[in-house]
Amino acid sequence: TACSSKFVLSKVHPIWQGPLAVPGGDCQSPIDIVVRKSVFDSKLKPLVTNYDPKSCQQIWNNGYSFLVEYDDSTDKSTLKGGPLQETFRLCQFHFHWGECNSWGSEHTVDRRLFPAELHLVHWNAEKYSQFEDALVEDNGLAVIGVFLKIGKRHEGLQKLVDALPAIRHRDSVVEFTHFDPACLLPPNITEYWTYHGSLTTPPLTEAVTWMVMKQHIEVSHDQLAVFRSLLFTAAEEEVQKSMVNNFRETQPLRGRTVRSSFT
Ligand SMILES: Cc1ccn(O)c(=O)c1
Ligand SMILES: [Zn+2]
Repeated sequence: TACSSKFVLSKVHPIWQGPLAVPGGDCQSPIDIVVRKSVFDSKLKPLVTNYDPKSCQQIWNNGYSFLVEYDDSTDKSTLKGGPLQETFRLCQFHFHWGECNSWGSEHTVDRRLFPAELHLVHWNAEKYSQFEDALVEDNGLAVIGVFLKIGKRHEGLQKLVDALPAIRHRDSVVEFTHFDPACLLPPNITEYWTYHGSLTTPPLTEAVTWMVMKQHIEVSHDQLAVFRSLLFTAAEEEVQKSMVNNFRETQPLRGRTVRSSFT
């Protein structure tokens, strides 16, 4: 089956058309986190999230993943601490996943793949006035990555899973409110790896401080199957394509150091 060999996202997907490589990009994401080469940094503080469920606005299919979007016009849902010097605002979270449970994550840990990976995307509201400006600047974005494993049903995720059939096709959007993204974080967010990297989708800009959680969360097989029922394609398109394998391959480390908040 296709599951036996690693499936590389075919570069025919629309978002990968156009200038792909960032000219001279040597801080690209995702990466393989080689645990024994990460460097403990005792100065890394605990991450402090302060998310307001009332700032949750909508969920939509952008043709590559589904995004849960938050009102980031004020400091309602914020992230600070860890390696960050400023306060960052949550603007959206989304996932990357495979066509089967053998792969799907973007980051890997000692080459280990997970079935899916959650990304909580924040932007530096102290330095920039909007996400689009932060997108192209150093220290503009902070993304928390959380690995998903197949196990028991994730009760907090179910509200999101139930909304997915309504956004099956590209560009569909539905109202989605009162969702606390903190429920998707693992119990322990004091143990993470952090490094300087990029967006994993075009424009692939190297604006991201990544914080990848060591502890994963569990979701059920059936919950992840609903992710796979989404489509990359719009309603009017002839050939429907399942939204699966929406991850980027790991990129060269190029001499970067991955720091850990734990020994
Ligand atoms: C801003 C942005 C865009 C795409 N992805 O995958 C991310 O993780 C973050
Ligand atoms: Zn992502």
